[in-house]
Amino acid sequence: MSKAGYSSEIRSTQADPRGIQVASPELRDWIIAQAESGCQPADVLAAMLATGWHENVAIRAMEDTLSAHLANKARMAELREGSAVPVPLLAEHPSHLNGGDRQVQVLMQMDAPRVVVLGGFLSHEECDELVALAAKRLTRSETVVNETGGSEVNHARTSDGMFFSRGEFELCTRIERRIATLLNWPVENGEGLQVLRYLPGAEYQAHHDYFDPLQPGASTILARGGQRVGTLVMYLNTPEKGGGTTFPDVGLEVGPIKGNAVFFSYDRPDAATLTLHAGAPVIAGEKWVATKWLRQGEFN
Ligand SMILES: O=C(O)CCC(=O)C(=O)O
Ligand SMILES: [Fe+2]
Repeated sequence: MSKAGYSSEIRSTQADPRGIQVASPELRDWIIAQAESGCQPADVLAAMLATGWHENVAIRAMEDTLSAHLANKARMAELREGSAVPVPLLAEHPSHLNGGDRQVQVLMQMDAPRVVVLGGFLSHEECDELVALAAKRLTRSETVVNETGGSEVNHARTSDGMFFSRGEFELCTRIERRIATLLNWPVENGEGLQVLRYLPGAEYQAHHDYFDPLQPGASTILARGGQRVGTLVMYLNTPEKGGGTTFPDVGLEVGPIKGNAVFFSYDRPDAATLTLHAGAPVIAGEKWVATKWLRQGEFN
């Protein structure tokens, strides 16, 4: 496309009180329009300089405007098309799924949200071993007490947790392979296993597992492996009362039974996936889970 045309909009600079040039919304719209019509960045820059922009301000305005625009476009495309997600092979309604080294029961499935409840995903020995390995490394989540400025444990707000790195122990490798086989998703696209312990009263309030692309830190998080597109929560023990995984959008509660797991996927970072979920408060006993989050791309 031709050189960026002269436009009166791009003169409409707003000066802040210190007299520094500031990009106006009209200028940002103009920069986007030029980029969309195929103009080369150098031509856009030249047109801005010709209307009195300082070079460093013009470059900054272009960079900021175009990166925000591209992020927004990517988000819109993702919302429109949806991403590929991990998929257990359930078309023929099998009673069991192949986890490679273990056959896993299919206890329940639903389409919207996409949820599959799996029986016997882990053996009881594997659950106990994971708990023992994780217990040494739990860190207590603390919250600030506003009155004192100090911090204290707040069971109503969160659990204690830790992360294994991928392949850290043979047990991790075995479980990661099983997940990859059963969900048809590469091991490399998985985060390390996270283990959480909930004491009586502890809960994980309703949340989505995908990252909000509009949050300031999103681009840094997404640069490593892209979005989360699936979650597997494995129950490492059976609390006496409470501690189910709930999906408030659809009134579903999955009972936390040792060795079982709940899988759910979300093809876009949007509440329309109905994957809002929570770890309900533990009423009696403790609750231990291992969570595996699956990313779009390689998580390294
Ligand atoms: O503890 C649960 O049941 C849910 C855990 C969870 O939502 C998570 O780890 O992201
Ligand atoms: Fe979650």
